[in-house]
Amino acid sequence: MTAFEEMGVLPEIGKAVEEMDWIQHTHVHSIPLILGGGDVLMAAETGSGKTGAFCLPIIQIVWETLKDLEAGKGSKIIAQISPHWTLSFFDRGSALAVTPDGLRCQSREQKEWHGCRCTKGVQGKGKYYFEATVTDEGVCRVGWSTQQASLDLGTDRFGFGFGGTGKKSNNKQFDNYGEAFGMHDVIGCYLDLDIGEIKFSKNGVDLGKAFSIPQQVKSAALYPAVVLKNAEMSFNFGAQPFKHQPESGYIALCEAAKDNVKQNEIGTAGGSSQSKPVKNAPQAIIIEPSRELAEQTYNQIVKFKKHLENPQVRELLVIGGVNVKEQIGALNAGVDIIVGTPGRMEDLISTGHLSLTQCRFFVLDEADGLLKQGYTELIDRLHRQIPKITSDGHRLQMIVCSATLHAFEVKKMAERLMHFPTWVDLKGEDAVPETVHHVVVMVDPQKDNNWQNLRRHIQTDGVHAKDNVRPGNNTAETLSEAVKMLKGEYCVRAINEHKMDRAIIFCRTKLDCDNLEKYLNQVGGGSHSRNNQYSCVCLHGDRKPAERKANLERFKKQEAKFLICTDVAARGLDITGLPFMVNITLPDEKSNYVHRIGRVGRAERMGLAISLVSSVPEKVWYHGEWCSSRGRNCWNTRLTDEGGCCIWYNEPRYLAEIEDHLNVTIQQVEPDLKVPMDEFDGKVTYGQKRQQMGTNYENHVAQMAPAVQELSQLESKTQLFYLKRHFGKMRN
Ligand SMILES: Nc1ncnc2c1ncn2[C@@H]1O[C@H](COP(=O)(O)OP(=O)(O)OP(=O)(O)O)[C@@H](O)[C@H]1O
Repeated sequence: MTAFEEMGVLPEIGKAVEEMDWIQHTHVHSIPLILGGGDVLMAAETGSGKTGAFCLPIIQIVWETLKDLEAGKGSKIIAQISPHWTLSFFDRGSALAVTPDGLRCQSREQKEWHGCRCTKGVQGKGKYYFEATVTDEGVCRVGWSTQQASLDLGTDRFGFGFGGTGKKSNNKQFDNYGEAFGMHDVIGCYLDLDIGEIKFSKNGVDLGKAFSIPQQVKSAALYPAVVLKNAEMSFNFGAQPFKHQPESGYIALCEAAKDNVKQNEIGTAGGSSQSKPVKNAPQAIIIEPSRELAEQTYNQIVKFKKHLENPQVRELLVIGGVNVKEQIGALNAGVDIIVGTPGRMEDLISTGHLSLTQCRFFVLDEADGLLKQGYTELIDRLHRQIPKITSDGHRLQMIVCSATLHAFEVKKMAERLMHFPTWVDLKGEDAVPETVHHVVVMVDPQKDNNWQNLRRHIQTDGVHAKDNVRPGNNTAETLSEAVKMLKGEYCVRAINEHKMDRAIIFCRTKLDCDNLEKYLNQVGGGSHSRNNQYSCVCLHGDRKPAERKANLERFKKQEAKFLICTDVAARGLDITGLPFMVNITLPDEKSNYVHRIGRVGRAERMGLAISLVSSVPEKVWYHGEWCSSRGRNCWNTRLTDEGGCCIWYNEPRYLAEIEDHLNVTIQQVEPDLKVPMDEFDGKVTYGQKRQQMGTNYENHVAQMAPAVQELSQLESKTQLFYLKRHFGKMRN
């Protein structure tokens, strides 16, 4: 049995994971929690394997559900409750969900009505009563119908409904009746089979006769029935004390004599289920903050489900920049798990191509990032549209994860949307993995005069093009320009010093990325040079999706040594064994520091992260929504509070904030960029697993051996002592 199987993972999935050479990670602790049906907030360091921790149990549950459906089985719960009067799990509309106890139903479909009938009905004679309570805003209609009736109660001859707008309906005829009802109102539903009459009460007040039941309908059994539009109702068929006692002569439905009770045929042998799987309604929705990350998670799912067959789990990637027609085609063919970015996902939902009615997992990967990107409302909106109880009676599960989950907005969202979530959090605060060695170097143009006589330097961002910057005048603008030039030099120096042949380099803006790309290619002898020591590719929002994808691939295949990117690639990107990363500028969003440096030191391999920090203020571009071109050909170098598109960037302040947030002092190194290795015993090879780990472990065993031996001796002494006392007493 694999370690993963011990956590409840199916052998087929365990095998796939084993083939990926996965050893058990700390983070798999979330797996049993998710398999157990809970909501989980998963906070763990970068590179610790969060993707697997949520994908594995989801794939498993989705597959098991498909298998049950294929075998014609509904929820396992059904068998337990079928002897009772409950709402049917089978005789119901596809968007209507029923709780496991069968006493509450909900539909989050906003445009269509979805209905449901009870597992049993009454026929012949007798007077019967049940209660229905409105438990959420929305529109509902409740009453009685025969098995022949449409689930849209009251729209044919066989159904008799009383609606929240104060109308009764039968055979599509809607007439005023009683009064309107809504949230918390209790509707009493009366059926008198002796005289063939249906009536209702509201909060115990009799509303008078509603219908006479035609003879041909009366000969069939009548079942309690309900139809909802984005609403929820709970039911009491008499197993609990009624809120309002029925008038005399009427009995609770559950007390009906056996001879008068008829089992609902739908869902029992010989019956047919109306709750067929809906093709474009997946069971799991996983939202990712970037296309690259969505694709990465999608690829992991493909690997994990490799050995799962009969039925096949169908996954779909839903991201922008890709032909939407293909995605719609795939949706229509049937999907089970969707991974995507928020924008395209919502487009497909709002146009009806993607349905949320069968969704049982709602996953927000890099949740704090999604919220910071402004998707709070979109997330709330999607959550509102997903039924909180699945069609087979399970509660919707929400899984939220990130390496930086300790953010105020995440906690607020969890309170708002999640159901008693469990925090899986080993550190209790945002932290950097031990495998990431991170240092800063101060770039000080007042101490380091090199910028004054550079023959060749990086093209700067042009912020100071109109300023009088020149060596010697020492203005803030000159020093700022000097920092930009020096950072190009320091970047090349870092590469040379550490003989980097693979690294991610983060810049603040797309323009900075483009400039660095040009510069590295120039230093390396040109982008087409075969001996280019600094071959590089760019990944940022202005590059076309196909180019982004191709560039990432080239970097992964080591056809390019350096990946230069903006924060679009800060989160989640998993590049096996990446040894180095460089921050040309610190991120202003402190959580992104953790994510950026977390591109190295993943899956227990060591990594080095170097951040260049300007000691003086640096004037930089800041194009907000006020900038009509959002930066393209914008040369408005006035400050933002003067209506311009520049700010003074204060890196030492950002550094202090990051240190404060992480509760650490980040080691500073000299401008020669040499990183002292003694702390790591000189045995570190960045990109490789730590050599000393094994040795440490062996030492640890050797150190512990005497203590363990002593413990074992004490244990056997205690047992002997106990046995002597126990049997000694017995003999006496
Ligand atoms: N149990 C395991 N054994 C070995 N490797 C693993 C295990 N779990 C995950 N990995 C590997 O670790 C790497 C990091 O995993 P993953 O991308 O899920 O990290 P993460 O926690 O989501 O990080 P981030 O916060 O940066 O997104 C991946 O390459 C993955 O294949």
